Amino acid sequence: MAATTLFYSSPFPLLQPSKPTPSFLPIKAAAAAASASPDPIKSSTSPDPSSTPLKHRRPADINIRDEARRHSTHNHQGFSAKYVPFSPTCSPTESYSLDEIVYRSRSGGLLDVQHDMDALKRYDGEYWKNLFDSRVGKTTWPYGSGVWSKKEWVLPEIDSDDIVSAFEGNSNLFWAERFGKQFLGMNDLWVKHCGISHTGSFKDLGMTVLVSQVNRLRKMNRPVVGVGCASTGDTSAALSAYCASAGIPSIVFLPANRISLAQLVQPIANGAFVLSIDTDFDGCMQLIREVTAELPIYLANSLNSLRLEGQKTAAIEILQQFDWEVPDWVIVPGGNLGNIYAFYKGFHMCKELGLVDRIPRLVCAQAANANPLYLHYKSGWKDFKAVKANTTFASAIQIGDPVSIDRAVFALKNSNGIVEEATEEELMDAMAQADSTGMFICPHTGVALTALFKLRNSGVIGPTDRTVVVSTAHGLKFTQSKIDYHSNDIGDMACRYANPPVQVKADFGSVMDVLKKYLLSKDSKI
Ligand SMILES: Cc1ncc(COP(=O)(O)O)c(C=O)c1O
Ligand SMILES: N[C@@H](CCOP(=O)(O)O)C(=O)O
Repeated sequence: MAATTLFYSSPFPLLQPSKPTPSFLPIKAAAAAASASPDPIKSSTSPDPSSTPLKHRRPADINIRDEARRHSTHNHQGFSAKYVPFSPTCSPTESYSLDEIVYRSRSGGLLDVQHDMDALKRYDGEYWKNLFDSRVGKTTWPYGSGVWSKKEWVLPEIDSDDIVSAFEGNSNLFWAERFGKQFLGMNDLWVKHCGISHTGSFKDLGMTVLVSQVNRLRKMNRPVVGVGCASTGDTSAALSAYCASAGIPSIVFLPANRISLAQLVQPIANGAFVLSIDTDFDGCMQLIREVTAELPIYLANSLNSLRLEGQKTAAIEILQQFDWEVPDWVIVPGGNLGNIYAFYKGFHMCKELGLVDRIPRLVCAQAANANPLYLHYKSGWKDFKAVKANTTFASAIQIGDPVSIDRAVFALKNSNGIVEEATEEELMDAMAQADSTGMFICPHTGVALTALFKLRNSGVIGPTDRTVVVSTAHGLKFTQSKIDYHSNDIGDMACRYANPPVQVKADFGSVMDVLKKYLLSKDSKI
């Protein structure tokens, strides 16, 4: 036991007592201290094999949360964040602690989480890159999560002990080699698979933050009996999973018969209180807003700006995965419109804090059947009107009155952004084409790929432009749409890329006949 303790190396190099925490020192003294002592990040990433003691497993009676607790100094290194009104123009004077239960500003507008940027700027871009890079792929609590590996930029003041995490994030940035070359003449096309995640969508990134904060509030005896959301499927799945993991009641409002079975079963299985309501998503959203104003139920939709703090880490992760090189374009499917702003915020923070020198151009892609942002963009941003969203295979973005419209417009205007739309046939064809090259994407990603097709065809996106398409959910949540398409069972749709199974009699001759025909169509040498 003594030997284990002796050689047991801490996963928290930045909290080693031998090096004073720089935030306790004036900036110059901190810089001097940093240069006088060995760089904790460098020494942890490039160890000298002759001088590094052998690592031993942590003692068996200690888990990763205990370990974090043992090393916790309850010190936020001077970093902090608060709610301020989301106001693109003026510098806000109104603000709220993140420990308050508040979703709207005094004037009824959106809120934003504002970080103390001066405190974060005490460290340069290299420091942050090294810190974030040093945490990737580990099981250290909570930094093994792609969200909490950026904790200082997300919720700096939360105790690691209060965090509810499934080690979300760190999702695959997939090089779409064949799809790019075959269908678009592109060689630098990437798909950020945010849907390959704990509950199968990007919502996990935001929900770990929101539920962690709720966990903290409940420990502080704040009046939060449960957490609730309106959902087209993915938010409710993430909410119920994270709440179940922390033992917090969750309540979800779902539009009846408008979400996939795979999505519906998630909150049911995770023990949420599920209300199936005879209205659309916008109707559910209205109801949950009214209910959370009356009952001690904490609102988990992206109207709550905490969610976006987690979601923005996907943008930081993209830069990190490109070794801090900036792509030219990032295309995001949009519905309630929180995510497009989250991406903007992540990229913008990286620029402001000196990790990169520019941000990519953003494209928001909507289904033509639920396109209020697209119409607003086409009007020259003049006149926003909510629409009645029609049925779409991209059911998770069937939203006509997006709560984050102001955030989305801000993000697009400030990134020289573009809005595109996809018809049902376009999005289903794009999904089938992507699947035919080895992906298995959701219809919302089909919407984003349609936007890419359109912008490539018009020459706006060039063949060598480094482009990232954000895939927001796992294709396995939307298998019915694929079954309908490949069965050629969608009225008025040609289903040009359908690949239905061939019915064949159970005898050798029949099987040989169809196989020969198939092989001949593939290879003229047979
Ligand atoms: C799979 C999927 N893609 C895209 C979106 C759109 O994200 P946002 O509402 O943040 O625009 C959602 C939810 O709205 C979703 O569930
Ligand atoms: N697609 C969403 C719709 C609600 O979006 P949110 O980000 O505001 O929670 C869902 O899956 O419910």
